Amino acid sequence: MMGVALTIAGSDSGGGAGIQADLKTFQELGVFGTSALTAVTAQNTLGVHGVWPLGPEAIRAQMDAVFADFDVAAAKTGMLFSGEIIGEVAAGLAAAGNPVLVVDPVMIAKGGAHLLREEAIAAMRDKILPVATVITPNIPEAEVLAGMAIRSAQDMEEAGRRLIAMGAQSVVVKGGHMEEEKRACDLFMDGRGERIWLSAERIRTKDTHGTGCTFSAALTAFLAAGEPLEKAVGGAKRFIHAAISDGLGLGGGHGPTNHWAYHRAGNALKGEVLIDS
Ligand SMILES: Nc1ncnc2c1ncn2[C@@H]1O[C@H](COP(=O)(O)OP(=O)(O)OP(=O)(O)O)[C@@H](O)[C@H]1O
Ligand SMILES: Cc1ncc(CO)c(N)n1
Repeated sequence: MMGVALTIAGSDSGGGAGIQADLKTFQELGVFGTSALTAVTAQNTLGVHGVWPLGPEAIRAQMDAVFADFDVAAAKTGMLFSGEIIGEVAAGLAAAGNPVLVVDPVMIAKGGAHLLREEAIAAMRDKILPVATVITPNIPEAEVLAGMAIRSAQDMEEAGRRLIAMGAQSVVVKGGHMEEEKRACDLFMDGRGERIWLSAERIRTKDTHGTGCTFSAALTAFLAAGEPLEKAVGGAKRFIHAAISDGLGLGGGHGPTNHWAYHRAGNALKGEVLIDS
């Protein structure tokens, strides 16, 4: 049967991040995409112009409607904005029996806009992290959640260990923000001691809007299609690497990535993306 994936995230009017990136990625990877919108943003490649969160009731009703009618094989969370929304999303997930869950702990957009309120960080730690099958923080997010500075591969490992100790089943610490490194390296870790480094050439481009959303959506899609987690993280890295490599040149700021590129790149990706355990 067709795999069904659910994204619980914000809308990006610019189409490169948020719900839009998630649904495009689900579609590309052959799973059926459903959504529960948490907030509307007025946004383009230059920045976030406004944020309007939805009421918790509206968010919960979307989740309940999807879970009542579809067999959701994997879900993901993106922009959750407030502690109140996080509480409702956690309750909606629990009511659905806590499905396989990818948590992208979105905090700050590329231009600096806050997509998660300060007051919501504790709720993210206490209510969402413990139900995550895998959490995918970037470096600044991992620093906030793990409560430490990250400047090296060893720091990434220590942050990963702390997030697992806090209740996440597994973690991908994404190294996109380690800009002085020649390669873009992400670390996957789980509670049983598995470690996989995902590494690819760092592309010189400003078109990196929505890379985190797209990576976590690809991971969710591979899981919804039935891939084991260790393979799904490699697939997600190949998907995002293709999407960044084959830029679209849209917009005047940080442009979106190319969600079609993965299928065009085909086998070439096997050599470009190194997966080391
Ligand atoms: N310039 C780049 N070249 C190659 N890969 C990159 C580059 N920038 C980011 N990546 C990869 O993209 C994925 C997303 O990582 P990143 O750390 O950028 O996420 P993010 O900060 O959450 O993204 P965003 O907030 O824009 O959605 C990771 O696999 C990372 O290694
Ligand atoms: C709606 C939304 N979610 C997530 C991000 C993070 O990239 C963004 N810029 N906008």
